[in-house]
Amino acid sequence: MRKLYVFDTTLRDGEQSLGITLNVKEKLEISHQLVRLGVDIIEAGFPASSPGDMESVKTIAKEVKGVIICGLTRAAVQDIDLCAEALHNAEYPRIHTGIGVSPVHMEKKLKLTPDQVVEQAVAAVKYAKKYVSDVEFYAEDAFRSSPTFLARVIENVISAGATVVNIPDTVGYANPWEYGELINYVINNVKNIDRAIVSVHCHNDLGMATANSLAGIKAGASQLEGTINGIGERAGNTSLEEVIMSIYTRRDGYGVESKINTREISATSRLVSRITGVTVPDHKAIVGANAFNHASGIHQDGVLKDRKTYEIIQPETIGVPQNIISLTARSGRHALQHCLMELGYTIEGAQLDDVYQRFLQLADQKKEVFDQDLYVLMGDSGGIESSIVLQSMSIATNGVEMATATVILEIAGKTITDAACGNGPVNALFNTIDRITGNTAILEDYTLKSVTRSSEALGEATVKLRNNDGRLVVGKGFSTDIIEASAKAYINALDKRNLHTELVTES
Ligand SMILES: CC(=O)SCCNC(=O)CCNC(=O)[C@H](O)C(C)(C)COP(=O)(O)OP(=O)(O)OC[C@H]1O[C@@H](n2cnc3c(N)ncnc32)[C@H](O)[C@@H]1OP(=O)(O)O
Ligand SMILES: CC(C)C(=O)C(=O)O
Repeated sequence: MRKLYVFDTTLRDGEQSLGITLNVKEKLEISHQLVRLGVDIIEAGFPASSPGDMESVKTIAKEVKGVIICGLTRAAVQDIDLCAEALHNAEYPRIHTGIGVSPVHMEKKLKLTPDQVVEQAVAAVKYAKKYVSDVEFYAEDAFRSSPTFLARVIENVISAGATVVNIPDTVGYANPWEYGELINYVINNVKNIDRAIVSVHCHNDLGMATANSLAGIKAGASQLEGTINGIGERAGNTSLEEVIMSIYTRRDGYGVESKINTREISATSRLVSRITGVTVPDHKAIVGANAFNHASGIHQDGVLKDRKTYEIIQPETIGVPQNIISLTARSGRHALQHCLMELGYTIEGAQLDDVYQRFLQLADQKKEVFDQDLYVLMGDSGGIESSIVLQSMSIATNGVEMATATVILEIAGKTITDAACGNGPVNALFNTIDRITGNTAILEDYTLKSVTRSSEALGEATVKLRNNDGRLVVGKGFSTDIIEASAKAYINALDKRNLHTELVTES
């Protein structure tokens, strides 16, 4: 197996993302985690860019050991001098210097001829070599350069002492097969290429950074550059975790191995997200919140029978404790039974069918049904048979002062409709129910709370009614609609009151 060196540029190219500026302490914290992750090279910053970045690179060079610490420069002596100064205390220092090699970069940006670019590239590498033995050269915008000119530049910088040659797709323009061909071309057409490590550095403008990096590695590149969570300028850089896990999952396909400890991937991703403030999208490959979450019945049933049906990576491999079965309106009985079993309920057959039907009613109103919802669902099913059924209700409000409720109840098989006003929706609702049921008990207390998380949480309403004989009955109702929960709680209290009356009458 060929060794694949992993070059992390979260702190340099990742930090070029709009909205991210990391201070010394933050960069240091990420660096220590990158060491735990097992990267080979940390590109700590661009020392010439600001005093703050100079300080960061200096501190990382001094405090982070056992890994190559790299700083970026232009092909310019002033940048290289500052970078060398910043890396002074590094155990393994690397200067990463380079220059644009595509026609548009040379003509429009640098205003240099191709010959001048070669000359400046060689001069920069030689100058950096005075400070450190490990010099990486980047041929900026290599993909849009002509392969023959690129080969000429690379050949010259290797002769000047470059130990690593970086072939970036700076603007994310390549297709995977083309990028693979370019790496193959460099490897087969540059004299003395075996004196240097060939590196891939891709951007995600067309969403192909991972594919392009993999194509470059397959074609023979031995260094992978990228960032955690794929952060970076514009659409970002190659997500290191995606390439690492592609190689891990399809080991036979690439013929390389890295020293990355995949179990640190999740922790690293979370740390970078927390510190940079850049949220990882839920559907992001490998590190997204949904990456190991099964949400539909057929998948859940498959995974419960054998994880391999729908899982190509075990979550433990990247440091996520376990996969997740999320209950939704698309879940089936197997998933519901499994989640209830995890909570200690063993149900099957008709009882499972019954709970499942009620579960679906709830799930249709919510994006996700949580454990707390299940407790409520199970608690509800053990309750008393209701003699009063809420068939429908509607509330009309007029400002904050006035509301009218129209309620349809079924009592002992008879449907009764009525309406009443109140000083708010709940008051109007309770007044209407009183009119229909002839209730005379006094409402002593009414509370409402959320019993599950998320914005569409289940509301729990509690109603306390004081009977004429002084007895107190407590009713509870649950619903994602708090007015409905209130009606259910009121009816539940009336039901209990009636039941008690019957018991008393019987005795
Ligand atoms: C593809 C990449 O990610 S490259 C890295 C991008 N990172 C950064 O830009 C880091 C942050 N940058 C900075 O702090 C500043 O831009 C600095 C300190 C580097 C330079 O600032 P300034 O001196 O004010 O120059 P400015 O950024 O406006 O322009 C860049 C200059 O460098 C030149 N230049 C650009 N790249 C290179 C290079 N690789 N080698 C030599 N010269 C270069 C440009 O042609 C331009 O030169 P000019 O002034 O003669 O026209
Ligand atoms: C500076 C180089 C390596 C770069 O970031 C790019 O070309 O994208």
